[in-house]
Amino acid sequence: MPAILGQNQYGKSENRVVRIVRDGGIHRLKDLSVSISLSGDMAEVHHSGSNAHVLPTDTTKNTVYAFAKEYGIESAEQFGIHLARHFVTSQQHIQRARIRIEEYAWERIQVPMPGAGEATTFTEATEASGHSFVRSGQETRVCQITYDGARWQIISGLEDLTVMNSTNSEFWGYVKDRYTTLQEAYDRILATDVSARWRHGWEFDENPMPAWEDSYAQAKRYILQAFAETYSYSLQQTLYAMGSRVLEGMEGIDEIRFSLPNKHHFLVDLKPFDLTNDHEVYLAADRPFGLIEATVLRDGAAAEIPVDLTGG
Ligand SMILES: O=c1[nH]c(=O)c2[nH]c(=O)[nH]c2[nH]1
Repeated sequence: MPAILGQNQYGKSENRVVRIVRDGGIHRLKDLSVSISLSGDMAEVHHSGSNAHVLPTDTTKNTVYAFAKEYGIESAEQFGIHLARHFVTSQQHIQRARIRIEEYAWERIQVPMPGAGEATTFTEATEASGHSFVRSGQETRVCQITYDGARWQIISGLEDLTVMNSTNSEFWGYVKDRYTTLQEAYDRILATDVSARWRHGWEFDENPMPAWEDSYAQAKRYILQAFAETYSYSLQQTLYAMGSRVLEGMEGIDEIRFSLPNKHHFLVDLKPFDLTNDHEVYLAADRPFGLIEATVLRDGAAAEIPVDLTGG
């Protein structure tokens, strides 16, 4: 029986590009890792080794750096859109491009004002350096742009946004079988590293280009607010509250998926030391961890974000 070539894609992964915009002494920077996956009419290279349809992965890497210069990087989404459109429209044999981007955040270092003399106290006036930065960011921002020449799929998201509620979390009333030992909790710590992806559902139109930076900041704000404001009886309930808050507040988003590790915090038994522990001392366990995952959808929307957030 002859073998048949299945799904295939190729490209250059994790192209690290830093783009500086120099406005006199004030610099702005974007720091991205860009991964490119192309697919299309690629049977021949697999069957015979003919590279006639293959744009080298090395060229896709070069394109990232050339586009950073030519177009700049206003936002990860916009940069990904430029790249995806370029590969699909300029290459006859490439029918689909998927661009995944991770963005690393930097903030300006605060320095003493020039001429203000030696800074002697922390309250002394400071200003931000125009060209000195410290890596920042509570999370890693991500996006994925897919284009097949007709349809755009634009997914934004974040990884590792670590949050904790030190109260307002309970977990009780669950199924108990002969293996259950978990004690019901009426006041526990709820902590997780939020990974989320949200899909922009509108027909993409570049004129005007959506305000990607504002959209990201708003989605993150809703996620954090819902986490803080939900009195939680389970991490599942908190997940749904976070997702529905984003969908209610942002009409351009049709679907959001979360992957939430339950970062367990166990009250330590201090009785052997003749000490009480009134929800004061916890052991933060790193594994095993519960893993709570779900998609929240606008009514009528299709579920397109892969179950495994990094898959698809
Ligand atoms: O929020 C929780 N959801 C669960 O499904 C679960 N299971 C468990 O052991 N602890 C928790 N906590």
